[in-house]
Amino acid sequence: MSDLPAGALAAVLTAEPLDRLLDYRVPEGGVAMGDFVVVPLGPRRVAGVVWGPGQGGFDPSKIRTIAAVLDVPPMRAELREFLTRAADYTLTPLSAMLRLATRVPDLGAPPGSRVLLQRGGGTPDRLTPARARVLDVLDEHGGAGFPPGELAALAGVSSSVLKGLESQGVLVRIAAPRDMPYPRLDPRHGGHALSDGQAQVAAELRARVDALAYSTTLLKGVTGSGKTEVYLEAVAQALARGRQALVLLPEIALTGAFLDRVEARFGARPAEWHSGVTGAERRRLWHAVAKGEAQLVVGARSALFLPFRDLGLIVVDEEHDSSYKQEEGALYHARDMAVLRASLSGAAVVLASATPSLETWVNARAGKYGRLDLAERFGTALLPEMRAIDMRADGPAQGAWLSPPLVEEIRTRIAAGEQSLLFLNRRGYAPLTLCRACGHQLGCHQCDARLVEHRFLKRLVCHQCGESEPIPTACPKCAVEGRLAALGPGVERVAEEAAALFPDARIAVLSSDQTESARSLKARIEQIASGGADIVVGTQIVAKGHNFPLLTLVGVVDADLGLMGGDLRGAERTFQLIRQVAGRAGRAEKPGLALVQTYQPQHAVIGAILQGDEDAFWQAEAAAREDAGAPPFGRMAGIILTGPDEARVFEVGRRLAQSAGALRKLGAEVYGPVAAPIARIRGRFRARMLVKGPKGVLLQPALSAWRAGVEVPANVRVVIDIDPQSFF
Ligand SMILES: Nc1ncnc2c1ncn2[C@@H]1O[C@H](COP(=O)(O)OP(=O)(O)OP(=O)(O)O)[C@@H](O)[C@H]1O
Ligand SMILES: [Zn+2]
Repeated sequence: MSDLPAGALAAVLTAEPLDRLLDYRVPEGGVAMGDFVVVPLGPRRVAGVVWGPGQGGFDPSKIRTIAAVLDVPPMRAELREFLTRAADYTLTPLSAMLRLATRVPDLGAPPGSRVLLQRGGGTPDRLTPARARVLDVLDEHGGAGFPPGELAALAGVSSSVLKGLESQGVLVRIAAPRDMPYPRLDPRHGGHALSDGQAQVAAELRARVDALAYSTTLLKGVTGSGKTEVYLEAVAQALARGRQALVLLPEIALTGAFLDRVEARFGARPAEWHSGVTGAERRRLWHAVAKGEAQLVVGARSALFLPFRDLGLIVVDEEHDSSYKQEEGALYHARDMAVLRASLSGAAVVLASATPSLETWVNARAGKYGRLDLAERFGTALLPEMRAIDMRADGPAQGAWLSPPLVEEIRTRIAAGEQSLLFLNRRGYAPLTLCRACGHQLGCHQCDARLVEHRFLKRLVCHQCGESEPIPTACPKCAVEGRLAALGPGVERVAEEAAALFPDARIAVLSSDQTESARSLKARIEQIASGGADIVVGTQIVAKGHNFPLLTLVGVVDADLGLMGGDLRGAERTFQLIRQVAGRAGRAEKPGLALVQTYQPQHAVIGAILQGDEDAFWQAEAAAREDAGAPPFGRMAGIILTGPDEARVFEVGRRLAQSAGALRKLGAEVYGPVAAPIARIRGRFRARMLVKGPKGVLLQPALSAWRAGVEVPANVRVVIDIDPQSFF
């Protein structure tokens, strides 16, 4: 079917950073809306999508012709509408949205077979660093084959390294069919017998999927209540109706265990989409999703931009998780975009969490979202008992971080062969290195940030830019030797203290250091789950939905950490994090205990965490936000100005502040510019502004007119962050 006949003008959207559509002449055979095409652009040929009839207004003789129409399913109207609305909402150029929707290599290449390199039986005669990197890449992707170019790029080696390995049989060449079909998932395959409570909630969810219409439901269930078990029933219903389903997970390290569960439930593994998946796999998935052959996709937030043919259900698991907000490039929140996408494709959304975001809780209270509750843990497991340890009375000696009552409980667990988890949301060994001679604090050269000691790496690391340096023995300022002191605890230091207290215990540190691959992290988590450690020390990564059956004790090392500072979401985040991490304890037969170390046991948030009166906490938090006109009761946009020249950055900010009349007329308030809490990153100065508007007002058009109306020099960047989650 062609909407535009040969010779007509078509407006084509490309992923080039142009911020407008380009007109092209339609070739022989015509084109349809949404067709993927190749068009000439300057000296290059780029891919694009037919977005509408051409706008004209150019010299007709200069208009070039569409070079080719690709043999892939056209982008459906629903996805085009989604990209347009998402771009408008987040104030992101449409071209950047198209880039999110087409992150696949060889989009238009025909199926057929192609050459891949795979691990062969041979061993290399010499293991050079380059060769080792090639083997690492293969290992990390669990035996997947790679096109030679992609393998060379991922390992950072030349093609001659690959040839060398091939000649020794370490790599072998295979001809692999492109785009193998996915195995069928059978909605009637496995499935546990559900408890009465679970069965009731599952039936409700199935009914919502069956309505074949948009709805959003909060699935609120205490940790270990079987939320996953229950929403898989909703997935089964979508599959039974012949519709596709998407499950978003907040963390790649969680996908392995989840895929196993899907396989047990549906008899086959679903399609997997995240940054750890190879280009060839992404291409296979993209095409299968577009043709409707991939029934279920499990993935990271960017899976929302896949070309589903008939999307019937989106599950956002651990919907409160802050990683759903993309903080670079297109600044979108996957939870909100899931709701938008579902509303356009007539799909049901399930937002699953034990500790929902305040936004979702308020939407459920207002009746905008449905709400279903699972109030009990599955089977005989009980929720852990929670107690505070008052560090003013029962704290440890100077220089130690684990209080005597907590240490005693750990001792009991080790004797009983059970696991303990110590939670501290701080990576590395010590957050601050100070010279005792001159008082100098070691900081990053290019950021306004302290260097964090990482003792395993034997380096000082900047958590802003990732730069690191060896730990010096003398102070870089006063040159006095041997007086540098590590102050404060990170997970490595807590692990060191635990090792000194329990020299025979097996201790594991779990922290999201960028140096570790998702695959090796996943392997370590599995090892811990099967009993490979007595004490686990971890950052917030341990709070995310893991299942450690032997774990019966959780110690929160510093519950006060997130309550300092004026972060809008400090209370909410602390509540979610500590309740989640406590929820790792006692998930099997033995009861769990969570001990919360705090210097302010009377603090309202700590009280709410311990009592577990969640609705009371959300009521109070909602009331406080409402009083402050803060989201979700008011609208907010963060403006981040950055540049190498501090004066210019602030000058742009001041000009924006002066020309904010139209925004103010809408009832919005404009604050700043002020230096950002982290005033410099990678050598760029940072200033922030904040726009706060009343709830009913759509700020975006006014915001984009405002930004367009102020001239910005080339070395200053202005980023608008709608509904900001972070304020650094
Ligand atoms: N009906 C059931 N039959 C058998 N096992 C079940 C059932 N429901 C839950 N379980 C088991 O109980 C454990 C917890 O269930 P699940 O992971 O679904 O809970 P959850 O609410 O998603 O947990 P969390 O929020 O802590 O991630 C799992 O090991 C799961 O297999
Ligand atoms: Zn830095």
